[in-house]
Amino acid sequence: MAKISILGAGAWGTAIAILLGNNGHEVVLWSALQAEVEQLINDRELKDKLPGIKLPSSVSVSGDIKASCVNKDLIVFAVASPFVRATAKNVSSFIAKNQIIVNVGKGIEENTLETLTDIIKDEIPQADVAVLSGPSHAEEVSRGIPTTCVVGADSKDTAHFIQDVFMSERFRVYTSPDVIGIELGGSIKNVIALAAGIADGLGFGDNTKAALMTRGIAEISRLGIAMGGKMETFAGLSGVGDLIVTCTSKHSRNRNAGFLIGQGYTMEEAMKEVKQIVEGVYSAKAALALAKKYEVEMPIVEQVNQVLFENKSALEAVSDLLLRDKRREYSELQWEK
Ligand SMILES: NC(=O)C1=CN([C@@H]2O[C@H](COP(=O)(O)OP(=O)(O)OC[C@H]3O[C@@H](n4cnc5c(N)ncnc54)[C@H](O)[C@@H]3O)[C@@H](O)[C@H]2O)C=CC1
Ligand SMILES: O=C(CO)COP(=O)(O)O
Repeated sequence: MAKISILGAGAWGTAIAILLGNNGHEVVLWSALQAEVEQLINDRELKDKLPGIKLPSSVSVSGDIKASCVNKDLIVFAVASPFVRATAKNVSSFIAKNQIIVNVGKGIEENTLETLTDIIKDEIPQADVAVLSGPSHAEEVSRGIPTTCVVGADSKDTAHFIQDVFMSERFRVYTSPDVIGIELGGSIKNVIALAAGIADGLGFGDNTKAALMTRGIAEISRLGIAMGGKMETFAGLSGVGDLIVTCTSKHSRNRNAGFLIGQGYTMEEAMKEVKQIVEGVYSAKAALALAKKYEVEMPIVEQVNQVLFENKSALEAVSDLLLRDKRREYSELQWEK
């Protein structure tokens, strides 16, 4: 049994609290949002996001950041990406040397182009920071639907510790040393999922979705490898696995926001309608900036940026993608003659 604190009580933090509480751990679920704390204390349920699913008795809820962070075996960062740096700054002085922290959020900071583990390492340099990611919608994990994820850590011992804490008969965890690959796969698939949703909203079909997913993972792996990630990671759970679930699931916030944009909503209207964090909107500019920095082509990411931030029509973006300069499927594959 481990003592665990979860920072962030949105859909994902709450689903993880339920998973870890049911695994027999002593869990504190913390939120910066008073309304979230009150709802979870009063109802033992996140009524709007995970209706009908109660917190197990092993989970307590708190708004006290210091008490939530001291004397813990593991701290889980489950806040949405725009709040990770501020939250890490807030907790830094309460974090012990070598404290294990695992980030479960997905995003890239726009002004620094840092991943969420990098941000936490910046702000809490004394901690041992890892990432857990993969195809894992909160709505399903909270109901015990079989799910698989991968934990990336700098040390094997840390990866194995987190694996043991999360593993259950309904939640299988793999380990990997490829932290950067896992972070990038989890973050940039959200931008591709916006594109997949836009295609659905425009009334396109399965061919279009398959094209976006396949060429999307080509873009993600091109950038990821240039940044030091490994091809195997992009073919794995936090690459193609998470891309599949996010581009196809009715639960996906990114796909659903994209769908509304394809139907004619503006980005702001779509985000308002979805009500929960649409991480792809926050990662889109960063992904494009990284593509420029590492000199790799990311045409889908580029078109998503133009639709989101430059008022380009979604239909025009589709034409521009299809009519780009003609290419080989993989530039590495050449004819012998
Ligand atoms: N919902 C899901 O199925 C999954 C979500 N994720 C990732 O987990 C992260 C959180 O997502 P969700 O829980 O779905 O989002 P959400 O929209 O349900 O909740 C976001 C949470 O961020 C925290 N927050 C909001 N404002 C804050 C502030 N000013 N200061 C500190 N914390 C604040 C709150 O606890 C809030 O509930 C995102 O990066 C998302 O991509 C990853 C896997 C699955
Ligand atoms: O990352 C996720 C599932 O693995 C959640 O994706 P959405 O934020 O699009 O719902």
